[in-house]
Amino acid sequence: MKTEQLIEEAKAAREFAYVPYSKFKVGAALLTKDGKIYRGCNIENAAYSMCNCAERTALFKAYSEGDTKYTAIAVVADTVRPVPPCGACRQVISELCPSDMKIILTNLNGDVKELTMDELLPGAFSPEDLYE
Ligand SMILES: O=c1ccn([C@H]2C[C@H](O)[C@@H](CO)O2)c(=O)[nH]1
Ligand SMILES: [Zn+2]
Repeated sequence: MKTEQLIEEAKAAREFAYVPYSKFKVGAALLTKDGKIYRGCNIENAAYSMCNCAERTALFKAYSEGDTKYTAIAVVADTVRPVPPCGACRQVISELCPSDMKIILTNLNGDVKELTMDELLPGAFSPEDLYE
């Protein structure tokens, strides 16, 4: 699976965003080890704190279907720089994805920034921190 293909999937997902409040559409596409793609968009709510980001939508869709091994995620929004995932998504991605997983951030201008999970949230709070 090419980076460009995964980005196209994320752009397609973005079209389904439900964003009556922010008007800020985001799309994500998560690639599993088996080559399957789970798309996600952001879904907002009149109770603003209930808004769910595109990245977490894609991840929760995949995980809840029993697909738990991933190799890449692409995220796209209409931003000046490649869209930076929020802190909540960084934390969730760091728990459910391998630390060397490829994170592809992009925007509608075609700017692309590739990094690993480890670079996206260095020193993340992790399950190992819960126990002595
Ligand atoms: O990486 C990001 C950043 C923001 N959002 C969403 C949350 C909210 O619906 C809107 C504005 O923050 O964009 C995402 O889905 N992903
Ligand atoms: Zn987020």
